Formats: sequence, structure tokens, C-alpha cells
Amino acid sequence: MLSSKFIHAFTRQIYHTNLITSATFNVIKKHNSTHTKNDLVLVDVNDKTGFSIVTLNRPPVNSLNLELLSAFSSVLDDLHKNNSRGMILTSSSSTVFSAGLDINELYKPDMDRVRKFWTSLQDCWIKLYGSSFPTAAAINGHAPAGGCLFAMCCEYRVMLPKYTIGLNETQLGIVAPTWFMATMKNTIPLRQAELALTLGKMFKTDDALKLGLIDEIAENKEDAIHKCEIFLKKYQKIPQTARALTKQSYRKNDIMELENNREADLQLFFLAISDPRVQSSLGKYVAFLKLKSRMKPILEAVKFLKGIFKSKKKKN
Ligand SMILES: CC/C=C\CC/C=C/CC(=O)SCCNC(=O)CCNC(=O)[C@H](O)C(C)(C)COP(=O)(O)OP(=O)(O)OC[C@H]1O[C@@H](n2cnc3c(N)ncnc32)[C@H](O)[C@@H]1OP(=O)(O)O
Repeated sequence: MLSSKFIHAFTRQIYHTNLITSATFNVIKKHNSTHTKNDLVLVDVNDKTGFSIVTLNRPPVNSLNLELLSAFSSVLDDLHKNNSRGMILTSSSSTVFSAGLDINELYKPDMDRVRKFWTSLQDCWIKLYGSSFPTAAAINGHAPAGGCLFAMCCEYRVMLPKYTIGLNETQLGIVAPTWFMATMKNTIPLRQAELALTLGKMFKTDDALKLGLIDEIAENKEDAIHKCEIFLKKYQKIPQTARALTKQSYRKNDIMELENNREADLQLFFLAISDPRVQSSLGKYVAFLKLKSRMKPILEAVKFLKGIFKSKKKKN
């Protein structure tokens, strides 16, 4: 049975897809420009296609903190209100799509802030996974954990070579929430999802394609966006309401599960971050990331010297 909340959402959806006139959309087209949400999320509406390119813009790695999530949530609201023709999600970084949740929000958290943080993450997932407009991800860099989640929420994924994607939570000693798992189950075969989740496996681009975790590989960001546009254009001939309601029916059980249990989900999250073992794992992970970052110049120098050594050996 559908909850009254969900039936409401569906009715609202029919209202939006049917009754918001093309005039509303033209207003956006006319003022076509790059909008910003505190610069953390950039929105660029393409005049010709009506598609919005939404760029996560929190250097260096687009880790999802409260401010970024709030800005993204508000962008999703705007796209919905403006009856967007389609959204392409990407990143301003040249190597990272999103590093997932900002570990600093989870490690020794301020309880008031972390409540807002988790609620914002829930909001973003509900709005993105259940969006009335079609969505595609141009994954132009690594997409661990929350980065993979947002990419999987989209209906189509195009990724650049030699990066990694996956839900790696178990490797950090934490459990991905059931709605993260549901999103993966909706993307790749069940058995593969179970293995990927329990192993916390990160897939290289080629393997992600074989698995169906992504749909295409692109040469560069521009090509990825172009491929996403080709995907979104396929929907231009499909009546909007039929498309939107089909997508939402397909995903409704997962969405209702969280909608109906948001507070319980929040309490579970509180329980997890209050566990000293989880805090200890997170503390070690923060230290590891910082060390790795500091070691980078040394590792790059070693790589460089190895290259010189190899080419000299070849000449001899
Ligand atoms: C208890 C909780 C219960 C339930 C929640 C469960 C849900 C969790 C979902 C998540 O999303 S958890 C987050 C998981 N994310 C990761 O494991 C990714 C970690 N990061 C990386 O693997 C790499 O940074 C990268 C592959 C994304 C990029 O590599 P690279 O380009 O080489 O950058 P650096 O590693 O040098 O990092 C630069 C800079 O950014 C900091 N940083 C990286 N990731 C995060 C992050 N997720 N949160 C906060 N900060 C992050 C890193 O420490 C460096 O900072 P410096 O100040 O040291 O330079």
C-alpha cells in the first residue's frame, strides 16, 4: 500500500509535470546562466537542451559536509520547481567526483550539527533518487562511498578511465545505511551488490563497466557530459509524466522505507557514531588520509626517479 505521504508526492508530481507550463521553463531558458549556491554547487542551464549541469565545487575533494549537502538539496528543489528537463551531475575537481561524506563531520562530532548533517544527507538522497526529472552522472574522478551513492542515484553513469568507484564503508569499519545498499541493489545484480558491499570494494572504471555500475566510459569530462546529454535526449520523445511516474514507482519502496523511518535511521546513525570502536576507526582513517596527503610529493618524486631509471636501463 502506498502511504498517504507518497500518494501526495505523486499527486504533486502529476501537478508539476502536467501543470507547470512551458512558460515557467522559458523563464529559466531566457535567464540562462550559471547560478551558484554559495559557490559550493554550480548550476549551468544549457539554452538549447534545457539540461542543467550541476557541479559539486568544494575543493579539494568534494567531501560532503553540511554546507555542501544543504546547497545541493536546495539546487534539487530549484530544479524540481522549475520543471527541469534533466540534470547532469559532475565535479569541478579534475581527479575526484566526490570523496563521499566529510569524515570530519563523523569524527568527534558536534551532536547538534551532525543531526542537521545526517538529515541533509537523507534529504539529498530522497530528492535525487526520487527526482521527477531525468538524471545522469558525468563521473570525472574517484567516487568512493557517498560519491558513489550520488552517482548511483542518477539513472545513467558515464565515467572517465582509471578512476575508482564503490561503497567502501566496511573497509572503514562502518556499515552503509540500508538506503545506500538499496541504491546499489537497484544498480547492479543482487549477488554482486552483496559482495561489493561486504568487501567494501572499490572498482576501477573498466571493472565498473563490466559490472554495470557505470554505463559508459568517456575520454574526458567534455565527452562524459556529451554522452550524458545523448542519454537525456532519449527522453525528449517520452511523455514527461509517464516517465517520471515510472521512475518513481520503480524506486518508491526504497524511498518510502526511509521516508517512514527517518528518525529511526537518524538514531541508528547516532548509535554508530557514538560507538568508541567506530570513532577509533574514523580517527585512524583521518590520520591515514592526512599522512597520505603529506606523503604525496615524496611518492611523486620516487615515481619520477623510477621513470628516469627505467628509461636509462632501456637505453643501455
Ligand atoms: C559512523 C558513520 C555511520 C554511518 C555512515 C556511513 C556512510 C559513510 C559514507 C561515506 O561517504 S564515508 C567517506 C568515505 N570516503 C572515503 O573513504 C574517501 C577517502 N578519500 C580518498 O580515498 C582520497 O582522498 C580520494 C581518492 C577521494 C582522493 O585522493 P587524492 O586526490 O589523492 O586526495 P588526498 O587523499 O590527498 O586528499 C586531499 C585532502 O582531502 C582530504 N580528504 C579526502 N577524503 C576526505 C573525506 N572523505 N572527508 C574529509 N577529508 C577528506 C584529505 O585528508 C586531504 O586533506 P589534507 O588537509 O590532509 O590535504
